Amino acid sequence: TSPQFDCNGRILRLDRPRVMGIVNITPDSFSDGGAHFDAEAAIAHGLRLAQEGADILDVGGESTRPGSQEVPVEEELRRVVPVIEGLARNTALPISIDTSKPEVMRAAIKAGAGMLNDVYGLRREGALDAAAELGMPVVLMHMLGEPRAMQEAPEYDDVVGEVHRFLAERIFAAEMAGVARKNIIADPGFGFGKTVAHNLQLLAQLRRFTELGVPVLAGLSRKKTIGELTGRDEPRQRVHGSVAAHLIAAQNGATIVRAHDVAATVDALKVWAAVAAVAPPRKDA
Ligand SMILES: Nc1nc2[nH]c(SCC(=O)O)nc2c(=O)[nH]1
Repeated sequence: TSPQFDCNGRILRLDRPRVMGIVNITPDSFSDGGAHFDAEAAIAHGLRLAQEGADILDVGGESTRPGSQEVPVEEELRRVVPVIEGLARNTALPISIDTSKPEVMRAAIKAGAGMLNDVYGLRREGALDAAAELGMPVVLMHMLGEPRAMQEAPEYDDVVGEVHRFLAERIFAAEMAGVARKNIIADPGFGFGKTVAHNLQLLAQLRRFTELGVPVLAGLSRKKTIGELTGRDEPRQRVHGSVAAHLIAAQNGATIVRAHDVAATVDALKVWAAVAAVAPPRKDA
């Protein structure tokens, strides 16, 4: 029996690798260039990803790209709540909220989201308690430092070992705060304070993170590492490289991949799952 998550009444089954479609509501997306963000466009985009076969939609109102600045909580709420409400009304898919702020977590769940996706691993003030009180599935991700400076000169003695230990500590902290272990997902945080070499090591050894005893999420979609490996400067040109990386992630034990290009990723994982269904049992299983 494979794990499944009850996301505020909407079930996410992890019987095979699942695709988390990305709905970013940030200045570089869905805005008419003005200050206000077009919620309708973001909702339409989410519904298109649902059509493409997404298993869950990840709504984010604060860019956590390298060098990005914090967004005030009122602004983040203004961006994400209407989009979550609109998506919850128009699709039966589970919805996750990509935020580190406890106030945004609470408002998002109230609006119909059913999973917390915190790139900061519940380290913000009040986040652990909010996650425990909300009782929803939560993704704990590794990040080295802060988005503003994390890519300056990331250094590790043993990136896999150090990320593994961080995730083990955050899982422990979450459980101590009252988060049920069955509600926890771990994520090494590709690109969050890592060089290309670090990201390659984390992907090559991704199965190490399944030893944490919780499902593993991998997010490499259109990231700089893919761009550097393929020579594609434009994120929209990184679809093939992203699909390849997410296939490898599935092969190495990831059961959720976070992607912009849902249709391509869904097709690749269908091929992967068909082969996995007939593969001999893993020797380390
Ligand atoms: N769980 C999880 N959440 C994320 N949110 C972003 S935003 C940066 C981008 O998409 O380039 N990345 C990730 C990731 O890798 N894992």
